[in-house]
Amino acid sequence: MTAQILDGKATAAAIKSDLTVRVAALKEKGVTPGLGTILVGDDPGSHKYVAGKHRDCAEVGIASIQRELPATATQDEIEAVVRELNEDPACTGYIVQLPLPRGIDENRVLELMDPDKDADGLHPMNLGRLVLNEPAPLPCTPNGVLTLLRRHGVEIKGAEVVVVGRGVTIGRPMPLLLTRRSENATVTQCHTGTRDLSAHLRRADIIVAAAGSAHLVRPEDVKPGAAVLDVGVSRNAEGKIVGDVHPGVAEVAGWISPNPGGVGPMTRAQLLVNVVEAAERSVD
Ligand SMILES: Nc1nc(=O)c2c([nH]1)NC[C@@H]1CN(c3ccc(C(=O)N[C@@H](CCC(=O)O)C(=O)O)cc3)C=[N+]21
Repeated sequence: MTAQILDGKATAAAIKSDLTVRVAALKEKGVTPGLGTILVGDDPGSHKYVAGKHRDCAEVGIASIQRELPATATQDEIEAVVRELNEDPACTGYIVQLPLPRGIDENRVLELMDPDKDADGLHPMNLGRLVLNEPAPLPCTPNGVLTLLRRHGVEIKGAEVVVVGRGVTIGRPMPLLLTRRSENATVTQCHTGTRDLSAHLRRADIIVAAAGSAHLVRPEDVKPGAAVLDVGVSRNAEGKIVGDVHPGVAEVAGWISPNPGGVGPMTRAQLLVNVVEAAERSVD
């Protein structure tokens, strides 16, 4: 059996064309959604990701508010820009590109953000709302995983899901989305403290590998026909992106998301969805 591809690029493109229509409808009502980004320092990867996000915005008609600060920026200078975007009516939602330079108190910066402008869906208030089943912008990568599964008809209701990893951006919020009544999945959260990871993986209908550990999930760990989402990234000796899932898994799984080309583009698409939904809430 060769797995069906959970194609993040094509799915993200479909989401962006739907957003283009919604943005045009908002502009008819005099509202132009705007994505703000606060980028501190000169890390080439961060500059590349932020540039990609603003290219995505241009594609669908979302305005860009780009704020860049030098690596020498102080805590106060960064927090001043956060306050400015909180107040800026042209900014519908924004992100502070992580990581921030060493010595900056990241949590203090993030907690200063207006939760209603939190395009990442990772503000403590919004993660709290998720726990309380209250409406809130959803964390982009976990929501991207869900959207990818739904768009390809993978059964989530009642599914045995194993999430590998417990990071703030993916591993920890992923079970919160999957166990909502609208999804009704049963989730096991595995991590570096898990005793027999393979035993958990082998009984999973869906595996979300978000540990950042190269080829952690091997063919022998996967139940034939399972859906496997390769989310975690690490770099090999040559600096090339390597996923958490061994390529041989594609011979056993029923569905697999490529990495790159799977959940990554979905993360970027869900960011745009959060910005457009925030703008739509402002006109309702
Ligand atoms: N506040 C904040 N929010 C973020 O969402 C955030 C962040 N900071 N800091 C950095 C990470 C990284 N990140 C990626 C998103 C998409 C791809 C992506 O689309 N990757 C492509 C490959 C891109 C390539 O080839 O390098 C893919 O998976 O197909 C990668 C990385 C979001 N981040």
